[in-house]
Amino acid sequence: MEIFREFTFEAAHRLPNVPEGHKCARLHGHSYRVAVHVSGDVDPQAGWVMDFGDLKRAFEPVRDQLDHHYLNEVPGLENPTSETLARWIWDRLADRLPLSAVSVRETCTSGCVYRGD
Ligand SMILES: Nc1nc2c(c(=O)[nH]1)N=C([C@H](O)[C@H](O)COP(=O)(O)OP(=O)(O)OP(=O)(O)O)CN2
Ligand SMILES: [Zn+2]
Repeated sequence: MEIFREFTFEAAHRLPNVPEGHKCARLHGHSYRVAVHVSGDVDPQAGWVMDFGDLKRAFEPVRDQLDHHYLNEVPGLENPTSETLARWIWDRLADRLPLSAVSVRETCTSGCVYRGD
């Protein structure tokens, strides 16, 4: 079974490696939406894979490093695409949670899903 929890944070970024004239080279911001998915067996006594509260507690220190930050200044996010960010989040949660996917949405219509491969 797979469960997930969604989180939001606000942050600014610019993309340094886009072609000349690309709008995303300019400083701008997003209301990011992140979904952290974990998978495992449903504990027969608890009736759940994991307490959603444990997911929240695991993500909080990661969120603190992102919310209201200029992502380009965060070590490892010098080129803060959704793809880079999804992998960055995965790397900070993988030793604490049985992750199956991390998704990052920059806008209502654009985002990426990383499954650790
Ligand atoms: N594969 C990726 N492509 C783009 C990324 C990314 O992280 N991965 N990021 C951006 C920019 O951050 C941009 O702010 C978001 O792009 P886009 O969805 O094009 O933004 P808009 O909401 O402005 O879309 P419009 O349909 O053009 O209004 C760009 N690409
Ligand atoms: Zn952007």
